[in-house]
Amino acid sequence: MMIKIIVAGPRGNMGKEAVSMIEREADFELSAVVDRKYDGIMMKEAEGMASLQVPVYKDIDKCMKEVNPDVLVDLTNPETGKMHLRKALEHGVRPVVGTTGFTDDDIRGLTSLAEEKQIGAIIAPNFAIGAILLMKLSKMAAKHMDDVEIIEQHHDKKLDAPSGTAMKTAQLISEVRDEKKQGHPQEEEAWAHARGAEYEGMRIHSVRLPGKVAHQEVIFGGEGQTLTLRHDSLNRTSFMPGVKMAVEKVMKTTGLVYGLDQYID
Ligand SMILES: NC(=O)c1ccc[n+]([C@@H]2O[C@H](COP(=O)([O-])OP(=O)(O)OC[C@H]3O[C@@H](n4cnc5c(N)ncnc54)[C@H](O)[C@@H]3O)[C@@H](O)[C@H]2O)c1
Ligand SMILES: O=C(O)C1=N[C@H](C(=O)O)CCC1
Repeated sequence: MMIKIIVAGPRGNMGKEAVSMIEREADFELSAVVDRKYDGIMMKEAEGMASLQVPVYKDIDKCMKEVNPDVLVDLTNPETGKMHLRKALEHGVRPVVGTTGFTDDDIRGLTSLAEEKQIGAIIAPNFAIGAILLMKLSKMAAKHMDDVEIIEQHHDKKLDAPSGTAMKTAQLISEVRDEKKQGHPQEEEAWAHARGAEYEGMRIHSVRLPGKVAHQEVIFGGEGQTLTLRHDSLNRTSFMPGVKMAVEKVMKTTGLVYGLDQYID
């Protein structure tokens, strides 16, 4: 069956890659794109978009009404991604959201909405298979080594911190680790935030530098030993097999799935 897809954010780093991937897949059809600037023209007439005879919409409601897609792939920014996800569920369109910056409360609210609408939805903080493995391996390691710090590194255009991947990693670890304050019980920060963000006692450090793409280290410490797990995305094509998998999975899912870890053994 042909899956009709719309992409929000087609001029972005990720959106461009997603458009190319969808064009290459025989079972995927790019039905339209949603962009905040160009409206009512074809992609090939818009600057910074692929040369395709595919309509551009500014208004996502109008787009979903007129095009009636199966799936929305959202690769925008935190505020827009949350709004698009809600709107997709309202229209009966299955969202695959790679956009990051979702809080625990956001996820809870959207889980209820997807349940109420009885429709599939996926929020994937990281589409790269290696990063998904890193998250799963971190959960496994945390069963045996419960002192852990996460260092995530991204390009300096990133809006959200900590990264969605770091948040999901900490949440997966917390499923097998009791809350525990780490470091010296009397430690003090002479400079604010020196010890990073805190989630159930784990510490999370966010680096933002030009030249970076997406990188994460999870460091475990034990008596006389450390274990470091690391993943690097060196370009945005690294995310595309995961986007493809998410589109296929969301078609067979009911309710919201947060993270692609549950699809990988
Ligand atoms: N899940 C993953 O594996 C993964 C990988 C990379 C990036 N991301 C996330 O994906 C998102 C996009 O990343 P990027 O590097 O492509 O960013 P980007 O800034 O290059 O692209 C974002 C695009 O969204 C567009 N946009 C903003 N508001 C819009 C609106 N209302 N309607 C339509 N388009 C709108 C912008 O014009 C821009 O072209 C970020 O949240 C990032 O954290 C996730
Ligand atoms: O480029 C980004 O922004 C990325 N964000 C994701 C995150 O927040 O975890 C992961 C991949 C790249």
